[in-house]
Amino acid sequence: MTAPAPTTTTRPRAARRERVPAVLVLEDGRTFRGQAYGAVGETFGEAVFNTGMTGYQETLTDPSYHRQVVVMTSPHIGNTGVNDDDPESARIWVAGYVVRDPARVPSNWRSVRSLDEELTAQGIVGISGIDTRALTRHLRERGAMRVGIFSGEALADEAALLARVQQAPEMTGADLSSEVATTAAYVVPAVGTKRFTVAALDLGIKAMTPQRMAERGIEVHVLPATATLDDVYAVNPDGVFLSNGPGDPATADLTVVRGVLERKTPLFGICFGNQLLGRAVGFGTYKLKYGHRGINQPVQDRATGKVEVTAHNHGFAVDAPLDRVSDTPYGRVEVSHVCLNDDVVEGLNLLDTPAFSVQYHPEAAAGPHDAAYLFDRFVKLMEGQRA
Ligand SMILES: NC(=O)CC[C@H](N)C(=O)O
Repeated sequence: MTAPAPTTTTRPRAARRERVPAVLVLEDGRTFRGQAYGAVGETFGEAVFNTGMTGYQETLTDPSYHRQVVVMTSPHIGNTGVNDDDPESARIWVAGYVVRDPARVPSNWRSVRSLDEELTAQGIVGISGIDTRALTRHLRERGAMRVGIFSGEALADEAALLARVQQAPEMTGADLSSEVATTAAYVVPAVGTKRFTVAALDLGIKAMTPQRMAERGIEVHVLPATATLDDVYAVNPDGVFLSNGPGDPATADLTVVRGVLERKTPLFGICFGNQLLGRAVGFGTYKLKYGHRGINQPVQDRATGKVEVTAHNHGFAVDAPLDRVSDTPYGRVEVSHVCLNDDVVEGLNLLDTPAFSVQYHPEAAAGPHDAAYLFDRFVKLMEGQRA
């Protein structure tokens, strides 16, 4: 993994509970004044909101949030402190954190420190005490946009701060997977008897994903984002997995995905992986106005008609027709899942090639477990291929 994003700089904080003024400046000029939460300093990123009432540790450590400043719509965050079991990666990836009313005293049997301490220790600049409902409504109406959080001194000149926010990098066109992915391959062993080998491309993978596969007898070889088709086939895989990850899917190289489809090796993708599969077969991707981030998003499986409540974190989506099966260079492709809030494509199924993907998070970290069957579907696809 690489060093923290260069878009953040921090200063030491004198006393832990000292009230340090902070200001959040959106790129369209709207500002919110509050207090520093976590590290004191300044940070820039894309302002997005997450509606989960629980699972803040999983959110903070999800590499897909790299370069994003996350606004929590739930007003009380930090109540259960921080433990060493729930992180989805080795560090916090959000570029900044926005909370209405953080817990002053955490209480949970697993808690080893407070969230404020953890954010400070990891150099994550945050702000608290602002009207997160007004901020969320603003983002919902105007769309996700660049933002800066500044704390400490020299906050009076808002015009100067705004100019700096407007110079920060945009999310559209950002190629970020290699900034968060492992640089060395590693293996997550199967739990119990090993049944399959999977090559998983780490584009920003969450720890729970290989775990969910390992629980099903899969030995997972996690490979760097830069892995070639030869690297993938060097592990002699029964299946290939494309992970979640940060950034704009339009920047990704599709050579490996297309090579796997051509060889008809079973393929499963999650989130960024869904977007790559979509682009590999010829669909476009586009930026959503404000994205889906939370753990209670209703998705319909169009094959069964069943509705699942699911975990989401995506700002881009695949542009594929809902009303018909598409003919592509890899055969017929259908939209398998759709979000019931806004009809956004939430899954793809290839009818002539053993490949499928979903835009949401069946690993459910954090989140409801309704979509766990998708890992079983991947196992079935690999079983079918052997038969
Ligand atoms: N969690 C993910 O994989 C996110 C994918 C992509 N970066 C998006 O925002 O849509």
